[in-house]
Amino acid sequence: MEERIISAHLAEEDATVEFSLRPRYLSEYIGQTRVKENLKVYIEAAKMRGEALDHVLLYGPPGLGKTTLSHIIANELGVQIRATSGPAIERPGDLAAILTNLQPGDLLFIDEIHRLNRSVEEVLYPAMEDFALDIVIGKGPSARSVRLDLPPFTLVGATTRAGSLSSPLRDRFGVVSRLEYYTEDELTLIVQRAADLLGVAIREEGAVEIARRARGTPRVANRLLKRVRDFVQVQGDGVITGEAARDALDRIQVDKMGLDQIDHKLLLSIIENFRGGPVGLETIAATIGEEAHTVEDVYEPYLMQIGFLQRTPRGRVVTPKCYEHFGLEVPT
Ligand SMILES: Nc1ncnc2c1ncn2[C@@H]1O[C@H](COP(=O)(O)OP(=O)(O)OP(=O)(O)O)[C@@H](O)[C@H]1O
Ligand SMILES: [Mg+2]
Repeated sequence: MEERIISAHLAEEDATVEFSLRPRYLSEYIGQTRVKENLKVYIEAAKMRGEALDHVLLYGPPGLGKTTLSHIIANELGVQIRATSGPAIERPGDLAAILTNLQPGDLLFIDEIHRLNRSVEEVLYPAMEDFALDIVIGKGPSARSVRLDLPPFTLVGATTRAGSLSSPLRDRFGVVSRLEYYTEDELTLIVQRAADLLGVAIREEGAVEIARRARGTPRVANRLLKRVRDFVQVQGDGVITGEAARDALDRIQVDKMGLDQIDHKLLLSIIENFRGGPVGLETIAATIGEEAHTVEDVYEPYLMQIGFLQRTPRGRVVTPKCYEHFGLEVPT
């Protein structure tokens, strides 16, 4: 897939900067108010009782702050975090090794938890429920199962696809939190905070302009901020004003709604070739030269979120709002 500036997925160049921009405590974590307030209560209650926090499942689109939040939970609890991911744990033994190395109260973060394989998942069930590990010793008729006690710990799982989680796994999380796209005001604060940390001067209108085009996603906001910073440092006076932000974002072809050239191609092809739809997913994928599942997971969620595209039983349909965005007449 071509690297898109507005992609919510973590790109290699984001990694170091993201680390430095990552809020460390709940008080610095902007937005997601309900999730944050509930977590605050659960964390405090667990600390008062001197117990491990209940297992937490965080789900929602990429780049909204799941990894960030898991580190914050560990910081707030004052415990160590051990981070891994579904695909990284290949065999039950790998998970057993991680679990037996935990200290009491530790937080185990499993990113992309929907990608754990079955045999590994089965080790996780008794670990989550009873803090126990069932190990089979020997083979054949003499084989027997031995139960090992584990220290109490908190599992934090993150996934972009809660629907792909098996229900026995999902049911073992005491706290299930869905992260939402951020509002423009929240993203404005995120941009201002990031600019501050990066040492870039920014006017409020500059921050608003970036926030507006960031697709509700902090990762995108931070990336746009870095690109705009390049333009103002090389071609401007180093200050991100509203106008400077607008110019830079126009130059990198991210429009007022945060859409790039590929979004344009996708939407305009439905309008021009299919009179606005309905049109099948496979057909759309073919017109922009992408896999159907990529279109579904990467391109469509935001277009639906802003009400430009709808999924109907007969196919995808472009909305009047989308026609208006392109200054086109809505067909009758
Ligand atoms: N609430 C927030 N306040 C401020 N900055 C945030 C917030 N949430 C996320 N960020 C910023 O966005 C970046 C991306 O967040 P994070 O890596 O936690 O996303 P994610 O949901 O784990 O994404 P993925 O699904 O790709 O793993 C962070 O490094 C941080 O700089
Ligand atoms: Mg993450």
